Amino acid sequence: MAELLGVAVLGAGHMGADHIRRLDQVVSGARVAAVADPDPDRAKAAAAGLDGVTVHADPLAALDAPGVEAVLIASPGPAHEEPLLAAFARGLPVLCEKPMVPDSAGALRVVEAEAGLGRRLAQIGFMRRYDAEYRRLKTLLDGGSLGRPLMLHCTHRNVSSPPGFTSAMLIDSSVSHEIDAARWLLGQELTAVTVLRPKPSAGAPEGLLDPQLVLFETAGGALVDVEIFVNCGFGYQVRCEAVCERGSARIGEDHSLLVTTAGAAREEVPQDYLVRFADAYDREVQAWVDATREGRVTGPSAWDGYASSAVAEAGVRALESGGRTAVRLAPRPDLYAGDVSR
Ligand SMILES: NC(=O)c1ccc[n+]([C@@H]2O[C@H](COP(=O)([O-])OP(=O)(O)OC[C@H]3O[C@@H](n4cnc5c(N)ncnc54)[C@H](O)[C@@H]3O)[C@@H](O)[C@H]2O)c1
Ligand SMILES: O[C@H]1[C@H](O)[C@@H](O)[C@H](O)[C@@H](O)[C@H]1O
Repeated sequence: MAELLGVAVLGAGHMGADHIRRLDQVVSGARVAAVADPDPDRAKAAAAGLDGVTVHADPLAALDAPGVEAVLIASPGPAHEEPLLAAFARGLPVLCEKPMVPDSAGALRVVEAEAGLGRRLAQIGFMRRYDAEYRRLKTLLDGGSLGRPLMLHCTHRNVSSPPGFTSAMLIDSSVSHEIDAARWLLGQELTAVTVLRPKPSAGAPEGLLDPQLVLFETAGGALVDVEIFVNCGFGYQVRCEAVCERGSARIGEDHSLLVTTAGAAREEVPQDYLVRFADAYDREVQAWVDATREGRVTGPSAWDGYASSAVAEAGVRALESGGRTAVRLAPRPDLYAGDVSR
């Protein structure tokens, strides 16, 4: 391995460009070796000023570019399966943005391909596991002092949704984070989903079912409710309260400066995830680079990516049918034994 891990970044949009900046300026031990985006202007703009980087329209060509030892996938979710399988075929470690593959059949193909190798190569970009507040909540729940968790109440609000965002994406893109966080915090699979929705907000694009209230049941008998509202207009808010047998714990409300003056208090609300989760992304990518340089793979696995997609898919069916929908998971390969209780 070279002194600095050579990374190919696929997709140079919002997340890809931010990860390129992070690899170049924030994390240690890595460099951007190749950038691929079918939009040549985006690829060139994201690679501008970087030394020794090649620019590609074809993402697979970037995997074979000089100096590439690992891959960071930040293209849209439906485009993830092909480069994941191609990276596995080349033995390249991958950090893949969520959702790993939005349709569960494709996600299962990724799991089976990795299981067939007999070793992990993929880390999935569920960055909340690297957020300081989520980690404190996880440590508290695992410690058991509050007793068994009974419910998680979650709020997930975006200022606005990007063009092309669909009603299904509220669940399979946005709520995928809560699905993973709930599985991780509780150490249980999610077994059924029900989705309720009020009359859509006047602030939502025509036809978008926004907001939604998504209710999950878990294998251990807990409940998880998620308010997802992607055109709230006022801020990026991600909150989670765990209600346990002997107490409750809440995160997501203490991020900025509270200014009190002239008889009123004012607190800034972050406007997007790149601000709210900046530290989490930095820790996520640093952990990936460190582990990769040591020949290890840590963090959310392809199984976590598959489980999230399967649960989200049941959620989309529940949204469409208005009924309670059971989650069906394929048998978990031995490679991922213990994944949900980590
Ligand atoms: N972890 C998070 O909090 C977080 C936040 C935002 C987005 N994401 C995820 O990151 C990914 C990208 O989202 P985004 O907001 O940056 O989208 P975006 O639309 O801003 O950028 C996507 C880029 O990928 C390019 N692209 C399209 N097809 C491609 C392909 N086959 N190969 C390579 N590039 C391709 C597009 O031209 C575009 O430049 C998605 O999976 C999304 O869910 C994660
Ligand atoms: O792709 C983004 C991203 O995952 C954000 O973290 C989430 O808040 C948004 O709702 C979603 O659209």
